[in-house]
Amino acid sequence: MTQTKLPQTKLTARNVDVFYGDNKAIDDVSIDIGNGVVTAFIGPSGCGKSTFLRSLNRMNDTIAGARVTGQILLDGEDIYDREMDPVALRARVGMVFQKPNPFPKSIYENVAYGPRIHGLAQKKADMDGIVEKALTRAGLWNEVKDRLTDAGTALSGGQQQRLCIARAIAVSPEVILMDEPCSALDPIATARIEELIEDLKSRYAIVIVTHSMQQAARVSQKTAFFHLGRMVEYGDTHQIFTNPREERTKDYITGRYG
Ligand SMILES: Nc1ncnc2c1ncn2[C@@H]1O[C@H](COP(=O)(O)OP(=O)(O)OP(=O)(O)O)[C@@H](O)[C@H]1O
Repeated sequence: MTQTKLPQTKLTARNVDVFYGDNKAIDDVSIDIGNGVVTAFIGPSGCGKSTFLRSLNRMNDTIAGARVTGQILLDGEDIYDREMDPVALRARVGMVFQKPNPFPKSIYENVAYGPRIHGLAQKKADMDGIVEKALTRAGLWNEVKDRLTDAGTALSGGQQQRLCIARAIAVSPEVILMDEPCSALDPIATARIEELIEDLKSRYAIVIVTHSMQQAARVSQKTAFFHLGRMVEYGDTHQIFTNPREERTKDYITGRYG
């Protein structure tokens, strides 16, 4: 019997505030983020998209003075619980940044690094398999299979970003957070990443911060609109772009402010 698979909630945020010192950058955000879908965070510069994204895998822990209150659950588990190891969490909730940031190591080592520190491979052959699979899934294998010992930094910008995606995938994450992953890329490299996001979405929960409303409309199924630290509206991407409920969302998507 075939069953219809409903998108399940992967991440739940409840009443989340994020502060930098005394400055509140995120104000009372609650959202359920689904598995197997792409969720886009959009909104004007400085509205808190990246700050909120970083709270989903505790990257804000690394910023002095940053403080998160409220609750964020990954499959029902509180990620800010004392028992939660942030390093293990960031393998489960991986991140891809605005500027591709490969390690100053070979292509192979960039991908093998995470699996090695997490003890995912016992033998060289196992590691080779993990590296090949991650690079294949990131759409890069054919371009690099004959030059795995070359430096990751020797690749083009778009290839470097796919390498960073392979690096995130290699540790078998459940969620991939992407903070404006195409902003440093040309249109062709951007299109490759967008195709890749489409290919990856069935296996992961993907959250993407983007300045491009066209990109949000192309790649996401759910969209959250942020303004001045608050999440103003959240819904199906099609609805947000064609029939927003809130005046502020409408003003933003029609380009009244940006
Ligand atoms: N490391 C930090 N220390 C102090 N304040 C910060 C820090 N990072 C961000 N902020 C402040 O938090 C607010 C939200 O910034 P954030 O970068 O999350 O917004 P954003 O919507 O992602 O912006 P952009 O689209 O320009 O990247 C801004 O007022 C910003 O100045």
